Parts: sequence; C-alpha cells; structure tokens
Amino acid sequence: MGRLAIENVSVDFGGVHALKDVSFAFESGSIVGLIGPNGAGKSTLLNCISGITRPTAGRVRLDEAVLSERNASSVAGLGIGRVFQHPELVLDLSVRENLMIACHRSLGYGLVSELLMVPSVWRREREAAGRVADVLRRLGIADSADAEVRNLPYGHRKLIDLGRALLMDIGFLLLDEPIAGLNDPEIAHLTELLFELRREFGFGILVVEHNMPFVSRLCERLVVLDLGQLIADGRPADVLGDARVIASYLGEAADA
Ligand SMILES: Nc1ncnc2c1ncn2[C@@H]1O[C@H](COP(=O)(O)OP(=O)(O)OP(=O)(O)O)[C@@H](O)[C@H]1O
Repeated sequence: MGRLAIENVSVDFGGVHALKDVSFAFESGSIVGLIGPNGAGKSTLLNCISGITRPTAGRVRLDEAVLSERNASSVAGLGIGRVFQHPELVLDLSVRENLMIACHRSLGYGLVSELLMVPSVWRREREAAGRVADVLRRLGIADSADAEVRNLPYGHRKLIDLGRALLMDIGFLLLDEPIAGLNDPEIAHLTELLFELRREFGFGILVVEHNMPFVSRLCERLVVLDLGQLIADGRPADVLGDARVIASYLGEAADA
C-alpha cells in the first residue's frame, strides 16, 4: 500500500501560472481521473509527480519520500510508472525486444558483469525473459511478440508502452490520454485490462483523459482542474453534475 500526495503544488512558467496551490491525495489501489479543459494544467501536474517539472511551491510525496526533490529516473525507481500519450518505441525491434530493453533498464546490472556474462547475469536474463513473456500474455499480445513494432497498429503500440511500465514493479501508474487514437473495441479491452491489472497488482492509477464515458466507467473519483486550480474532487456522478465543472469544461467538451 502507498499514498501519493500532491501538497499545495504551484508551477509558474514565467508569467503563466500553470498550477495554483493544488492539493489532493490518493492511495494505491484506487483509480482517479484528472480532467479539465485544454491548458488547465493536467500534464504539468503529471510532470510534477514524475520528477520532470519541479514545483515552484509545494511538494509531491509518496508516503514519506518527497518526489518533487528527485529527478525523473529516481521517481521511476520508487515505482511511479508513466505511460505517455504517444508511445516512444524502437520501431525496428520486435515487441519482445522493446520489452526486454525496459526490463534491462529496471535490472540495471553493471557493464563488467554484463561483459563477462557471469552466471548471475544469465540467471537474470532468464528471469527477464520470463517476466516479459508474462506481461505479453497479460496484455493479450503474446501472438505478436516477434512482430516488428513498425508493422503493428497504434492500439497495439500503446499496449506495449503499458507493458514497459508494468515491468517496473510500480505502485502508481500515470496515464496520459490513454485512449486517444483507439477504436471502441480497443477502448473496451483497455478498460477491462486496467481493472484486471489493478485487481492483481494493487497499484493506484491517475489518468488524464477527455473522454467522459471512459473516465466515468474507469474511475471511482474525479479531480477537476481549471486554469491551474482544483475546482472539484469527488465521485464521477457528483463531479460531472457540478455546475462549475459544466460551465468550465463539459460545455466545451460537449461542443468539441
Ligand atoms: N514548458 C512550458 N513553458 C511555458 N508554459 C507552459 C509549459 N508547459 C505548459 N505551459 C502552459 O501551462 C499551462 C498548462 O498547460 P498543460 O499542458 O499542463 O495543460 P493541460 O491541461 O495538460 O492541457 P491539454 O489538455 O491541452 O493537454 C498552459 O497555459 C500551457 O501553455
């Protein structure tokens, strides 16, 4: 179990106040949607949690660890996984090879032992191959394991990116517009997959997404940002019926 807390976080980019005194917290095992109009500060908040952007004021904590004092790789090492809107994969390599690269990053053994290929490296390689096979099976893409990524549709690539995060032993997963570019069956598959993975691994999910039917089905709680400020936080039915949320965001989303 763990608790991720955003505590009075503000971010200024020159004269732009991207986040203003934002606070909320959630536990591992819960699924929270972060919604709001374009420019509301959602990506900036994900960047603060991931160690990409340092808050101008306030802090982000994972239990007692202050994430906002760490860099991105240190935050990832504490079990905060991030899946970006556009997956950055090695297109010339197979699905399995892309996942093996992610696994090597998380194993991180030294150059000398790798060059000597000592028995412990062989053992860890076998373990890595086993973990990758397991992730491929869970994601339902084992049949494409040896296919080159460049020949796979976008929906598949997003699953591979999710697989890379799963290989990192995460306590929290940050998803940035996970269904952008997916068709309806792919969205339904991803929704069920996220429920299943959460049940099995118990991690918390913070998801930024504009598609309201998707977030209402997936999330038990919604946090709404508008112009950098938190304007609502609660159950989806309550938040989506909130007059301020409708005025600032849902009117716009409905018109889009
Ligand atoms: N690196 C940066 N430099 C300057 N301003 C930035 C930077 N990143 C974000 N901003 C500004 O901060 C504000 C919040 O942007 P952010 O991308 O976090 O919003 P968002 O809610 O994720 O929007 P969208 O839904 O369009 O992705 C915007 O006004 C944006 O122009």
